[in-house]
Amino acid sequence: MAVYTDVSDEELSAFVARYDIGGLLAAKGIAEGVENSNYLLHTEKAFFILTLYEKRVKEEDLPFFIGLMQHLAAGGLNCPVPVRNREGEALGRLAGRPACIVTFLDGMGVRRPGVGHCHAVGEALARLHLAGADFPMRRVNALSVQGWRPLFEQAQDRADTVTPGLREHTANALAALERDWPTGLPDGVIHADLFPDNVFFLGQTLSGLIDFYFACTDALAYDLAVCLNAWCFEADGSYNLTKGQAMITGYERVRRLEPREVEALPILCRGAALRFMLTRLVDWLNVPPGALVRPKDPLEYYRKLRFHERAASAADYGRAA
Ligand SMILES: Nc1ncnc2c1ncn2[C@@H]1O[C@H](COP(=O)(O)OP(=O)(O)OP(=O)(O)O)[C@@H](O)[C@H]1O
Ligand SMILES: N[C@@H](CCO)C(=O)O
Repeated sequence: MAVYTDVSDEELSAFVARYDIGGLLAAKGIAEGVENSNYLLHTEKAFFILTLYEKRVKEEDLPFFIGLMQHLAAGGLNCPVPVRNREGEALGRLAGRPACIVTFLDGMGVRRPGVGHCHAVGEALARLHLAGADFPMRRVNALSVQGWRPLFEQAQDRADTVTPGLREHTANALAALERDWPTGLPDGVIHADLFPDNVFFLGQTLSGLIDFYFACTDALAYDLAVCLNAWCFEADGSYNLTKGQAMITGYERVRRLEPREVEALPILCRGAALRFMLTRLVDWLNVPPGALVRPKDPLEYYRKLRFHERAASAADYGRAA
């Protein structure tokens, strides 16, 4: 479960007292998530989420993430809003870790996304891209093509213990992506991890987006490729063309893809699959003894990668010509 840093009730109350959000009535650790420690706070005024940033989030990136949530929320996107304390600061320190209180969003991630959910996610992703267009800060995507080889090098020696042939297949896929990765596509703020656990719904209505801690500046269509990977495959590994079509149509209702983005879609999907396969593989091979967090399956993304390797054009993802 994702509460790595334990905070005493006294420390929590003292921290909350620095904000104008009412006194703390109750707090509990949240089991979901793997990156940071999250607490649900119930104060006299409302519910809030307190996040303590753990090792994988670099402290120097926090002003980007916090500024971005503030910017997107001001632009009308339903995302957590960092709350400022009485000194006007949104970023504080608690139990030795950087910490931030954000507003609580109603809704929940869906376990089995349907076609309607995919359409709504496509629309919301494009709205995020438009709302982020005038965000002045930039952050390099450390997990784009230049970041994949270092991950592969950490995993290659033991890759075949996960499944035979994984090392060679991945080496070839990586070399091809490094050679052919598109440059010069329209770029801007991307979420980069808009998986079903990071999109809240109330019924069929999308109620908010969370977890901006991979957000960065990169090709906008790459973000769509991440979402096609994360939302449009079935449990049996098959790609659901109807869901893909719904997602792309939803996106294009808000932001039309340029022809060069449409053309790049298959390679962007391939890259996105490799990115999640590699981070999962490194985690899978390095589970700390006694860990309570179950690593995610890298082979799910290996199978997706192989689907993308057979795709010839955006039509294979449901984009009408
Ligand atoms: N603003 C919010 N409003 C309501 N619930 C939230 C909010 N932020 C986080 N949560 C809850 O906390 C859980 C964990 O949050 P999050 O996904 O950001 O964790 P993480 O460990 O940073 O990320 P990851 O998904 O990468 O493991 C979510 O699944 C959700 O239940
Ligand atoms: N969404 C990532 C986990 C990091 O948030 C994955 O499924 O591999």
